[in-house]
Amino acid sequence: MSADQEHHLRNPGTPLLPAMFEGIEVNRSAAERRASGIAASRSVKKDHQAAYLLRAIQCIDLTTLAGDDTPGKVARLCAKARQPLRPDLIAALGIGDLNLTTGAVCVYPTMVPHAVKALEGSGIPVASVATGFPAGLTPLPLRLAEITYAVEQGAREIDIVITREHVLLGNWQALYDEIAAMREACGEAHMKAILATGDLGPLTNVYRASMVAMQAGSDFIKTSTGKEGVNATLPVSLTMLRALRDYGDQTGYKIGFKPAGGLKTAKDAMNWLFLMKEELGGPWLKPDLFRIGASSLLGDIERQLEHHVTGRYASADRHAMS
Ligand SMILES: O=C[C@H](O)COP(=O)(O)O
Repeated sequence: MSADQEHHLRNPGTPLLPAMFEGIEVNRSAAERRASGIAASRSVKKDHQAAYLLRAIQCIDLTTLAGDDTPGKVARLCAKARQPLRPDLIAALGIGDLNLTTGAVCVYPTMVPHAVKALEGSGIPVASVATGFPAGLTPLPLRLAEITYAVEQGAREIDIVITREHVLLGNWQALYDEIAAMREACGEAHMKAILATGDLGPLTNVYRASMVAMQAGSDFIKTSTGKEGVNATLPVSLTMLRALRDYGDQTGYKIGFKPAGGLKTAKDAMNWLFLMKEELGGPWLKPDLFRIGASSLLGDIERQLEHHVTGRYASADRHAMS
């Protein structure tokens, strides 16, 4: 995490403690009600809205995870991470001193050196997916070697994927052991555990997998790869945040949260910021504990900030296409 971010004691994990999750059942309709209440309840004054959107930018893991990624495409993404808004908008918003950047850039392992080079001197960390992303169905030693490779190339954050089978079969020990091994392979790099919640079935499984991931030493828990049929939703996020809160109450450690997949609009960003604020409070509105994984969210945020500044939307042909 970058030097100007607050430092929390890193979660060392615990032994596997099934008593912390085995008795928990999550009621889907209650979670859906609570989540839609959060989405509906927000009424933010205009200036506050701009401040929230700037905060959202600071929490974005600006992502490209596509088969046609190239060093050039990654370099363009990194330029956007360094300067997420047009200079005239920065000036009009009066935030020249803010040094506004995204939270990180997130790429595939072989793109890490290109991202590291393009971000040199910016303080923006490079995150790498690893461990057989997105399905994770690669032998464990190869998955661990992939982490080692990404860290050696300069990734400071590693987004791992779990073996969904372990959750679906309730094999918590196997899940714990694989995540603990991944955390060890990460070393100093912070680890985000992608649960791929769209593959996990009932929300009770989401809660239990979240708890095991934290017990195994994850720094962040993350909803989705962006490649499942269903990615980040508010009820799933709420379930993960309740697990995160319970883990914090019982261990004293603050775990980060990263919704990812399908988040494309400024309204999405606002909904998730509100969810964080209502469930966990101020500390979870900052990039050391909150990231939004997104490949195409920044464009709409920029568009809404332009509207805030000028009172109108620029025509589509003035907006960047990526
Ligand atoms: O981790 C980030 C996700 O892969 C991004 O998904 P997205 O392309 O739907 O924004």
